[in-house]
Amino acid sequence: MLYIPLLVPLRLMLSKKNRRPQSLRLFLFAIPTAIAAVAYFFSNGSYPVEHGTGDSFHVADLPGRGKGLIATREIKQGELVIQESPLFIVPPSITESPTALISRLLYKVGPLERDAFLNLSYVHFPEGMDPEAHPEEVALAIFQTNAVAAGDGVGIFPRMARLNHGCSSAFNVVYTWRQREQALFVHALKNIAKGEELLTTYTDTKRTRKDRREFLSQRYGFQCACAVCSLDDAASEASDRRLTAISRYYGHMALWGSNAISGIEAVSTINKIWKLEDEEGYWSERGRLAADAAWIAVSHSDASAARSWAELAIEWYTYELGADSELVMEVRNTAEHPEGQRAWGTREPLTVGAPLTTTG
Ligand SMILES: C[S@@+](CC[C@H](N)C(=O)[O-])C[C@H]1O[C@@H](n2cnc3c(N)ncnc32)[C@H](O)[C@@H]1O
Repeated sequence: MLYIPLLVPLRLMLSKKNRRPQSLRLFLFAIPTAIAAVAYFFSNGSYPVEHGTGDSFHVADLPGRGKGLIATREIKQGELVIQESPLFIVPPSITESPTALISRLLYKVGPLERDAFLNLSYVHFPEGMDPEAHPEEVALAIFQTNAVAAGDGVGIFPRMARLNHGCSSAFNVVYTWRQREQALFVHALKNIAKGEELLTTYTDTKRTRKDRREFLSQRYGFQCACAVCSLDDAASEASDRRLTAISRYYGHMALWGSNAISGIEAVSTINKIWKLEDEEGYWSERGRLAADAAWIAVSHSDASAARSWAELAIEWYTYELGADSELVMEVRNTAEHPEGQRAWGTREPLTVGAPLTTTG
């Protein structure tokens, strides 16, 4: 907690573009070209749009949160909001110091991209260290604050890096790395109204407000005040109870893998999770959940349940990952040919049960 007052002012100070250490710019790149400057001007100070996406939001300054993305029109559930190639990806194992690596990778990108990186916010800059005198440390802090998983490595995506965090029912977009396209895709998990902030989640938020806040303040340097964290105490405790139960049910459902519970119990547990998530408004990971149920049904030779769970998985994977994602194709195959799956009949025949919901 002592951490926060030190970090927040530092972050707010450094997220202002004109407060960026000048030596960082000079150190990391040759003077940006006039073309890049003109392009930057016309891109309204934000990173350029790729693949026709990006018309649905703009980058805004938000009190207490630095920058964030605000919807400029209604965004429909499942809509592709951002498709973005990485500025660079850091592989899982490296042979040089992280600061040297980040600086080297930054040399390789164009001036506009470098500028986009250097304008990102950061936290956890060593206390007492002068950013002007340590540009490599600033670059590393930017990387640590903004990098996300991209395949085996960790990548920087300056456009999606402006997404702020929300917990549980508060986040409305999800991102995923697609190996085939070598790009990050951000889809709307829910309908988003014009003027609403686009929020993703930085962590598994199926835990209590206290735990979430501790993690977010330590890792990202902010005290979460999203719609869920701002609930009054009674509502927050009810949310905590639901999230804890969801988490516990996930653990229980996993016992099916070691034969410790029956397929009927596993699918019934999935239905319980689904119901609790409806009450909580937590909609993420439902494609995976329904696909797991379809897998259990296939294993117990229950073709009818396998089809209905696979249909549900198609629907929710489509929202989160896109209709053309590999996982949608996989579960479509399950829906069409449950008997043709390699897990078919690997457990005793059982009627495991269909989804109790069919709605999105
Ligand atoms: C990946 S950046 C997100 C974009 C950032 N707001 C910016 O100005 O570029 C992560 C940082 O944003 C801020 N942030 C994200 N979500 C927040 C929230 N819900 N409340 C306050 N600050 C938040 C924190 O400072 C965090 O370290």
